Amino acid sequence: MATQFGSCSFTSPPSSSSSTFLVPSSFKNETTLFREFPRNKHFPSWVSQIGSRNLGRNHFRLKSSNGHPLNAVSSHDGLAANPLAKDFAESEGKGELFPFSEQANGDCTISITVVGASGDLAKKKIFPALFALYYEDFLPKNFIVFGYARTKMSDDELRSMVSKTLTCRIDKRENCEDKMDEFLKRCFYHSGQYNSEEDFVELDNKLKEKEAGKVAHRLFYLSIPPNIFVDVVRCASLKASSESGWTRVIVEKPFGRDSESSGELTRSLKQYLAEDQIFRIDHYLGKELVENLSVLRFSNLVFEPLWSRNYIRNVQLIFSEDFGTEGRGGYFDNYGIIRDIMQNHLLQILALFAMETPVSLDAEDVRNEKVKVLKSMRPLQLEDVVVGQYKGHSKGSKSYPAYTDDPTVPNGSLTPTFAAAALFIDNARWDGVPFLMKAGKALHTRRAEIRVQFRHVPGNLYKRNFGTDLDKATNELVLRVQPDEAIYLKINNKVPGLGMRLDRSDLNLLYRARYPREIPDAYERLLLDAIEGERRLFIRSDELDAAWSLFTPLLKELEEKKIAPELYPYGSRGPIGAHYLAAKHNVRWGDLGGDDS
Ligand SMILES: NC(=O)C1=CN([C@@H]2O[C@H](COP(=O)(O)OP(=O)(O)OC[C@H]3O[C@@H](n4cnc5c(N)ncnc54)[C@H](OP(=O)(O)O)[C@@H]3O)[C@@H](O)[C@H]2O)C=CC1
Ligand SMILES: O=C1O[C@H](COP(=O)(O)O)[C@@H](O)[C@H](O)[C@H]1O
Repeated sequence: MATQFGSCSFTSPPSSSSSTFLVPSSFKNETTLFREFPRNKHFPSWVSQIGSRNLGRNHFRLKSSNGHPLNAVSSHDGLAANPLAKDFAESEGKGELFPFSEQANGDCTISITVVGASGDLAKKKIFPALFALYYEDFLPKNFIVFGYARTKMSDDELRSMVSKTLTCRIDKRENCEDKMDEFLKRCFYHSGQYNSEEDFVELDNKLKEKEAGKVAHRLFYLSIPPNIFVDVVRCASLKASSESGWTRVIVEKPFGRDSESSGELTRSLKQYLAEDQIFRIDHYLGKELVENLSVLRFSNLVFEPLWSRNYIRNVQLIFSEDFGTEGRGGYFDNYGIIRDIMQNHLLQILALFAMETPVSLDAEDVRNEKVKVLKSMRPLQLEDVVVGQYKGHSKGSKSYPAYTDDPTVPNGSLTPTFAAAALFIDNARWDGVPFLMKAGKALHTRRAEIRVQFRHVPGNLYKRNFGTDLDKATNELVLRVQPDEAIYLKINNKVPGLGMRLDRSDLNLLYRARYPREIPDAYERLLLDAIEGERRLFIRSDELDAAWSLFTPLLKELEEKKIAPELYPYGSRGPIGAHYLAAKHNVRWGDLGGDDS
């Protein structure tokens, strides 16, 4: 644990004078504040020396989760957007990142402001994730957490609200209660309007008081409805950005409803922020199995040679929830399942799955490859999509509501709560391979998985033993993202004994058996990365544009033509149309009808 600290050191300004000089009125462009490690170069020797000495909590952590130095800052938009930053990096940085004495002494602080602190996501995910990081000693020595929302609350009331959702989930230790108390003492609250600069001046004053003159980095988490993102960014940028350290903003989805609104949102945010200050979160990228996808692929010789149209018949990305939109119908009706899950979570997984090997694990190298894949994809056609909506259903004495029974959903709403789609990547690696996506609410199970179905074995010596249905004998690799994380490969195997009987077995890496510790929540990883300035798991604006370009024409057509969704009973396996869609592409959904459905 000893080297887990010190984001401060890698993410701080070289000197206060340079930061003042570079950024006059809005959030400070981070790129102005750092010297950057050259990509793919060796670190100065002191870096590894200090790392190997395990210096302790006031010193910095030397490697981020991708094995790179922390805060190897992007030059993607930041430098381009700010010529002063570029000059500085060229003249001063000489490509290296240096620690600064005040940080090495731990004399800096991180202030995390959760905007929308009274809301569902803040309570359910953000505060618990922050506490988990604290509990696991991943936060720097000096940090504070501010809640900000319109609801009137005292610090104690916020603490009481937050305490209800904190758990010592990992490796419960005896001092759990003490740790919670210590964490809660660092939580404060400020009530204000989202569009009031005066209220953000007050927040700034409170932050300064707690920061007590230290070099202060500020992270704002926008856990609010998207229509107020820009107001908050404007007020925070003008009135509450850090004067001595970096300022970053985590933006929750949805990032717009289509290409136009997403572009507009990005343009508005960029009036106040540089691209490298914006951390667009897609929490699926923080999930353990999604993070492991690249490890599996790029660090095992056995997979990469198979990873193409030559051996893979189809890829399936499946998301299902066994509950409806209860409580979120108002939000959901304006978006629907395609925008809520497919355009972001499933498409991000697809891009990671299908990208070429990046030059390095640097955030920009990885995101460059993802963008290339997204740009190689065919925009979705209506005939390659099936939409559904759940209807009410009774089972025994229990009855389940229809989507439109939700009082916040307009009568007769055509918003899909289920969709299946066939996507194609028109490049050399994936030409002709269907990537099937399926996402739905109120289905029979909660599950997220990636299924890779391989081609048939040519001239299979054992084909007589499989019977007529060769599809049943196809190898299938499954990455079960949740629940009960696992990676398993379906193989054909001889049943022991005399004679030659074959069956299907799983080579199974079941996480709970192999790694008997709780897996961190996605928000923990992503919050830590944002604090450390690691952008690899956040969405860059050009990725976002490419993702919207794929879905926008389809969404427009669905809405303009008022396509009625196929109704499916709450708790069922979804509309029949999804099977026809798969069959059209010679695919059988791996999660249905088989041995692990
Ligand atoms: N909840 C979830 O599971 C997930 C949420 N998200 C996204 O995270 C963000 C926050 O989600 P969630 O916490 O559920 O949202 P909430 O609807 O709970 O809103 C958060 C807070 O914002 C304020 N607020 C709500 N509506 C308005 C409004 N119309 N105008 C001004 N302020 C408003 C309220 O605080 P107050 O009244 O005190 O100011 C509320 O407590 C959203 O962008 C959502 O899409 C993403 C993934 C999952
Ligand atoms: O982003 C969203 O994700 C959740 C599902 O997240 P999970 O981590 O619980 O799988 C989904 O319920 C919600 O509709 C969507 O906005």
